[in-house]
Amino acid sequence: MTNVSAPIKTHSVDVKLSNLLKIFPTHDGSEDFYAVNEIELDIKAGELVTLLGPSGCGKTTTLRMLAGFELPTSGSIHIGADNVTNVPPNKRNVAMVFQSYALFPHLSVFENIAYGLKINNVPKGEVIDRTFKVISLMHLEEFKDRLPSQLSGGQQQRVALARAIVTEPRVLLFDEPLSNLDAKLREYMRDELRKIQQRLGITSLYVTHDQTEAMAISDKVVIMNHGKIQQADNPIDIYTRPNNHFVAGFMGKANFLHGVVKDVKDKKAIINILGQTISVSVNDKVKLSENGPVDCVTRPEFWELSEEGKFNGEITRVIYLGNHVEYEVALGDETITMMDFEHYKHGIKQEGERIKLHLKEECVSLLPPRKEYVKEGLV
Ligand SMILES: Nc1ncnc2c1ncn2[C@@H]1O[C@H](COP(=O)(O)OP(=O)(O)OP(=O)(O)O)[C@@H](O)[C@H]1O
Repeated sequence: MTNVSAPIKTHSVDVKLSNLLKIFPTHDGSEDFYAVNEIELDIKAGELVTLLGPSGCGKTTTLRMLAGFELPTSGSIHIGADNVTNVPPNKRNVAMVFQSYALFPHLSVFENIAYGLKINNVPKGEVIDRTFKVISLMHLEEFKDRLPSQLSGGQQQRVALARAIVTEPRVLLFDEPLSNLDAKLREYMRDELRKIQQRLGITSLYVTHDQTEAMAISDKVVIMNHGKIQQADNPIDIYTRPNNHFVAGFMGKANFLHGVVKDVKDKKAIINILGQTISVSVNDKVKLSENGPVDCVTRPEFWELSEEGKFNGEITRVIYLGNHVEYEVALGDETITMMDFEHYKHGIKQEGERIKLHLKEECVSLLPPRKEYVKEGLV
């Protein structure tokens, strides 16, 4: 008899990418293209790590190297204690979930899920047992006899995930798995996927374009640009303590305001911005010198409309977004974007209105001024 209550076996292993480089030759042979440029990445056993960055930054190439579909130019890949750098994909014991689902159209849900076990010559009784366990885990019982064409996009993606899990892989790889789903289903599937991943404790690497998705599901977010890792941190630190302007600007909206350091004492810096003085916590991302320049990262939600606010501005644009209103505000020579979540209390402001703003100074983070960064080639 099928025992669907016994747990699905999982392996929890660390993954280590060391000095990983991938150079593609260009079509005209003129210059080599560094798609992934000497990256270092540790994924701890059971963690879900997301690669996030603009199109062409090297996310998929990194994922494909871990899967074994692409050989690195140099560097190494370890899964657990095994150096798998030159091991073929089918010997790595990793499974991948694709954006396109990649289900066999002529096989039923059950057969699709069982397929990977059958081709690995798993005994018939065990194939049935393991397939039913995963069908139960993924709540696919009522669909087990249907063809993929008789399922919605979300249901097909659940089958694709079931098919990956059933092989009991050491690592799960996700290549933008939710991109074909509409916004609501995408959110639902994102939460389901994270729950299953945590429940099974499978070490996972996940590629996405979507900042919110990355924050919602990840233990660690890795921001890439031009083949290099810009920052690898937990979602809170990525958002609140960005390493550079690129990370700050990629992870949500950021207003960069030029400031001058007036004083540094007890981990607090007094900074002049926009003709006013603010007090900000010092971080290790920037060396501060008295009267030296610094950039202040202020997120739109750090600004509040307040009669007691010390910043005077004029509204130059109003965008109503339901649960909040986004305003563009001219503050002297600078323009910032701010969000107002309390418009239902005090009404919506109009373009041209003069306002006073309060800045939540304790939230502001500091970066070296952008020019130095550009010179150092960091952005
Ligand atoms: N086989 C290949 N030959 C030549 N160049 C390639 C090859 N595969 C990828 N590239 C290039 O390497 C760079 C990184 O590609 P990759 O697919 O890793 O980016 P990505 O961050 O996943 O982008 P996207 O979000 O658009 O999928 C791109 O500029 C791409 O054109």
